Amino acid sequence: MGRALIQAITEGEGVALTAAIDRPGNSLIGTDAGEMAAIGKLGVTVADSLEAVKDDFDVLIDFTAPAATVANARFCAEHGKKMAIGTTGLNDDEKAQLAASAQKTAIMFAPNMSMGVNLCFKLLEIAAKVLGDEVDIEVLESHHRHKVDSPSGTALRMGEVVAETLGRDLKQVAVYGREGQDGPRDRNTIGFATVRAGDIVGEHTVMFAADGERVEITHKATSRMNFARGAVRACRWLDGKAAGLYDMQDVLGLR
Ligand SMILES: NC(=O)C1=CN([C@@H]2O[C@H](COP(=O)(O)OP(=O)(O)OC[C@H]3O[C@@H](n4cnc5c(N)ncnc54)[C@H](OP(=O)(O)O)[C@@H]3O)[C@@H](O)[C@H]2O)C=CC1
Ligand SMILES: O=C(O)C1=N[C@H](C(=O)O)C[C@H](O)C1
Repeated sequence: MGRALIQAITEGEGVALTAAIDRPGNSLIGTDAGEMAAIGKLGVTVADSLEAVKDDFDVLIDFTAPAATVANARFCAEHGKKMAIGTTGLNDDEKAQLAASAQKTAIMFAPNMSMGVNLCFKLLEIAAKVLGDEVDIEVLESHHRHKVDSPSGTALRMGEVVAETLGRDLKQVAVYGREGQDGPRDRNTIGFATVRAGDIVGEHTVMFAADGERVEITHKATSRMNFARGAVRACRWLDGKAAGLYDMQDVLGLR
């Protein structure tokens, strides 16, 4: 995502790439961020810490890993920087730490920054309201072989949207994969199925299946630039926002 973000920032209006970081020891430290993203020299050198660039930016876009994101959020809260976070796979404790940082600065945290997926979240609310408890609900997702967390953050949020709409607690009703003699399906459950293969950018389907018919809401990403453009849009939206924890539904006016 780092490369896609650098490209999207340079193409975006009202934003500029002023700093870039990776972890200490990474071979990219000291290289030019534009050359790293294969879009030509930008004059921004990849640094190895936020401390090294703390006077150079207003909003941090963070697509890294949970522990790094939590630490970065603490740094941004202490230094009055805003954040757009796309990292997935955070546990409850890590999410609580982000919420604590968001009491001091504006943080936009979303498992998927594409317009299409955020529209799907709204469509899922409608589908769940209409179809209610009369259907079996399953969430299917596929991603590339490099992805380290599963189910995807997007799949989990889709499950949360449906569960909340139906008054269920996802923690109680989620079933992650099925195997062996596990008996007939309990109508109340929300199932998750995960595929990791090749270079699939990201595909999500929520299935509402009744006897004789089913509704499927599907999103297929074919380029990572949609996520990156969403992050850039969030940066513009964050300008002037008060401290708080926001998501892409706020940015897109879908709340
Ligand atoms: N919200 C959204 O729309 C999207 C979210 N994502 C999520 O974004 C995250 C990143 O995805 P992706 O780009 O594919 O993953 P990558 O593993 O390709 O990139 C993550 C980058 O973060 C760096 N990193 C990890 N830890 C640190 C640290 N402590 N300090 C500085 N840099 C660090 C890694 O460095 P190193 O290589 O040295 O480990 C790597 O360069 C994932 O959680 C993914 O699910 C992805 C796409 C869209
Ligand atoms: O790791 C990825 O690639 C993606 N991760 C996000 C997720 O976990 O939902 C969003 C997108 O599907 C791509």
